[in-house]
Amino acid sequence: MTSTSTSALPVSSSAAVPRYAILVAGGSGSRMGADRPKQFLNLLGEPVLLHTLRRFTDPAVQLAECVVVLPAEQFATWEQLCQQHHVTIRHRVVAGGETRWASVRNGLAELKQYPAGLVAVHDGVRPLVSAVVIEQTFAAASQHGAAVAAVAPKDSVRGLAQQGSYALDRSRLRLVQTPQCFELNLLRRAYQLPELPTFTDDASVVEDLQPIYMVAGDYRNLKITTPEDLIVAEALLRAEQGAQQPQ
Ligand SMILES: Nc1ccn([C@@H]2O[C@H](COP(=O)(O)OP(=O)(O)OP(=O)(O)O)[C@@H](O)[C@H]2O)c(=O)n1
Ligand SMILES: C[C@](O)(CO)[C@H](O)COP(=O)(O)O
Repeated sequence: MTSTSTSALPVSSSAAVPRYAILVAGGSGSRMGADRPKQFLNLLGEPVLLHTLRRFTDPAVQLAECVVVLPAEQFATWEQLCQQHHVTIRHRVVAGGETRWASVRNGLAELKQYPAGLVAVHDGVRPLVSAVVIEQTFAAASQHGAAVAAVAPKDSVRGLAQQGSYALDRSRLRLVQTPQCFELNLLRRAYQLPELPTFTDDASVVEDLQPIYMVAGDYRNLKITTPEDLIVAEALLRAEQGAQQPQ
């Protein structure tokens, strides 16, 4: 199913290359253990996914098209939430697949009418992504073909061995976030290859075709995965809203 609501996305003529986004929200949220998928949980009065949609469809991002991937059985839930929250942001809704990889592939198919451009893949459950991170990741993809947001680990990191464990050099490691931005046709080629069990994100799907450039992510750009993430996200959002109030 494809659904679109009324108002047009604000595409600026200054965007030299058209930009698209695929917001993947096709998961079930098993680690959250809630009564519904975590993308629909309430975060300061609005569903997590609505926060994410608002960030990506902000006029500053200059998106030409936004695709939201959902579990097929949740279309009605999302439609009802959009009505309840008076959402008029134009977006397409498509059914996800068994895995994140399959959901992204379905999202990409929804962009088939576009010959070229840049596409961001973003987790629907990263509602705190900033305009700066989105912009810098798109800009780096425009220059390098493939770019992902990432942050340095703050903790010490150990690898697991058959017996015990061993220290890893964390200065050589990065924690990868989304957005992950790509030239549209590069991402298409990568998603024509067979799915591997090692794919955890889009960079791992693309990296055999193109080196992945890393952009400074943001520790606030957390992925809502387990219940404490929601508490942290709420605190971060309150701080953001407080900072926007006039003194
Ligand atoms: N078949 C799937 C699986 C995941 N995702 C999306 O990919 C993002 C990252 O996945 P994750 O945090 O693992 O979400 P879930 O799969 O929902 O959670 P869990 O692994 O705890 O079940 C989420 O926005 C999720 O909705 C998706 O679109 N389709
Ligand atoms: C795509 C991702 O958010 C990058 O950190 C992550 O790989 C998703 O992993 P998950 O196992 O689906 O939560």
